[in-house]
Amino acid sequence: MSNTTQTDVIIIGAGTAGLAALKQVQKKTDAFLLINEGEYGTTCARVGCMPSKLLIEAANAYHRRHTFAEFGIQNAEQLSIDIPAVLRRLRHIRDYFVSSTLKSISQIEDKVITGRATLTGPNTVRVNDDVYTAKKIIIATGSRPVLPPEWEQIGNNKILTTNILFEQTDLKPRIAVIGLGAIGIEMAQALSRLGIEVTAFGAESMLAGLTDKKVSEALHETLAKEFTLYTETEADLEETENGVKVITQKSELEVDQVLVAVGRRPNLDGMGLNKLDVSLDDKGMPDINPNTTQIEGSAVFIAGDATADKMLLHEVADEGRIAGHNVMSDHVEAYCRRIPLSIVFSEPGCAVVGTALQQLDQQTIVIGEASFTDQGRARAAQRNQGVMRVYLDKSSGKIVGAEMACPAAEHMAHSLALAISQELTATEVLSMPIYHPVLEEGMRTALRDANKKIQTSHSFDLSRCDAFQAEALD
Ligand SMILES: Cc1cc2nc3c(=O)[nH]c(=O)nc-3n(C[C@H](O)[C@H](O)[C@H](O)COP(=O)(O)OP(=O)(O)OC[C@H]3O[C@@H](n4cnc5c(N)ncnc54)[C@H](O)[C@@H]3O)c2cc1C
Ligand SMILES: NC(=O)c1ccc[n+]([C@@H]2O[C@H](COP(=O)([O-])OP(=O)(O)OC[C@H]3O[C@@H](n4cnc5c(N)ncnc54)[C@H](O)[C@@H]3O)[C@@H](O)[C@H]2O)c1
Repeated sequence: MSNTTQTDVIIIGAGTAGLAALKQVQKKTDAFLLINEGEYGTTCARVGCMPSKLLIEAANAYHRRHTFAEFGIQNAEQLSIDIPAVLRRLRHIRDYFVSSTLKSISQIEDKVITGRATLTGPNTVRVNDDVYTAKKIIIATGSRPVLPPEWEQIGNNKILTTNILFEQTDLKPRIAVIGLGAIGIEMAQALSRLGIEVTAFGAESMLAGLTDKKVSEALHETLAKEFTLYTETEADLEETENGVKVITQKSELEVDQVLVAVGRRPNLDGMGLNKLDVSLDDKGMPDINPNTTQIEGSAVFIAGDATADKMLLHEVADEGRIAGHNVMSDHVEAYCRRIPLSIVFSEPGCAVVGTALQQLDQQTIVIGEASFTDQGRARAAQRNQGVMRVYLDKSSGKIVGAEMACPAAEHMAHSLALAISQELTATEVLSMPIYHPVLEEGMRTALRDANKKIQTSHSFDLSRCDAFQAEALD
């Protein structure tokens, strides 16, 4: 016989979104339950942001040896890499990160239920044989890597996703990466920099979620110097005796292992959304208000990757906070979301900030561009590659967006996000100090270039200084 327990709030999913919601709920009530299936510790810390960055840092450190001879540092060719040791360090630090996320769970053990939750009605949830009712429910069940069923049949550890990549004790010498979105680009470059022979395939023309062709092409050009990559090339897989055959329209290639990075799917299948009295689209998704996180017309809120929108840590955390706040409020409040910002941790780094080029009406903007191939500070560090493009609203001069594949993209994208959120014009940003020699001088070049295309007055102020046209000074 099943037990029925009543509470105020049920949170399904103990990832970043669920934990962010929990913090808000705990401020107001003790009458809550947190239900989680599978491992605790969050996707971010366990198999996502953190372990991927640990792999990238090790790979970049080893790759740096290619610059040594030019700096005058000798015997770089004698360096070697111990991949099992790289993976051991990764897991050691990863486990530390995971432990920090487990603290919030350990403090509320009596309110945590382990098991798969399914909605059985607008206010009821079933876990195993037990039924729980709540005034409000937050679904924060995250997402999982897409893995076509035919590929799932390929055994012997030949098919990897990021769910198991970081658990490997060693890696094989030839790896194909399928998918050139954020995960594909970050991992293909990292694996290649660890000395693995990487061949990467992407179905689309653009890389890393960029929408500006010129920026994507600049990234492609630099990555192609490190590993083989094919865009607009859909790949299929077939198991062979010793490995996996990657089949495209034009070629076949045998590799030892394949990392599949063809997207992530929200964990909503079997969730029972059809038990809510709301309409679902052809993908089974309800209408979720991004400013409230509420499924319109219900007592259910969805936060995090489960929304299938903006699968990025800071957005996921915001959605959790909004959901947590709203389930505890008398009135559901709509929150203004942050300026869009996404960063891919390749070298050169990529970022899309504000409105992506693809979403802008080209008639209403001007584009400023700066190449980093001859930027002074970048050159000093042997990091002189890539491009930044900034988009200004033609009539107001305000910065509306930027895309870049260039050194220090992760930092400059944050400066531009600040400028966009403050609705600054390029002129206003150019009136602020930029030190010398810094990589931001490249950003200044892009802003000056854009501004030149809209300024009509010739009166002088310091925001209008010209470039010296000399590498050492710009
Ligand atoms: C390799 C990789 C690298 C990434 N790098 C970055 C990065 O650098 N920067 C960035 O911003 N973002 C990055 N992300 C994205 C970021 O990690 C995710 O957006 C975020 O972790 C999602 O958090 P979440 O709370 O929505 O889901 P999760 O943390 O996955 O939590 C969902 C929880 O719900 C549980 N669950 C699922 N179904 C049920 C059910 N029916 N009942 C009960 N429990 C259930 C799951 O088991 C899980 O514990 C990366 C992701 C990956 C995979
Ligand atoms: N640095 C970061 O912020 C970061 C890092 C990793 C992941 N993430 C998050 O995780 C999400 C998922 O990342 P992702 O890279 O897996 O997904 P994605 O959807 O961004 O990219 C997957 C790519 O695979 C391609 N593809 C699909 N099938 C293919 C096939 N058969 N052959 C070749 N290409 C194929 C798709 O066209 C697509 O471009 C991202 O959108 C992002 O939100 C963020």
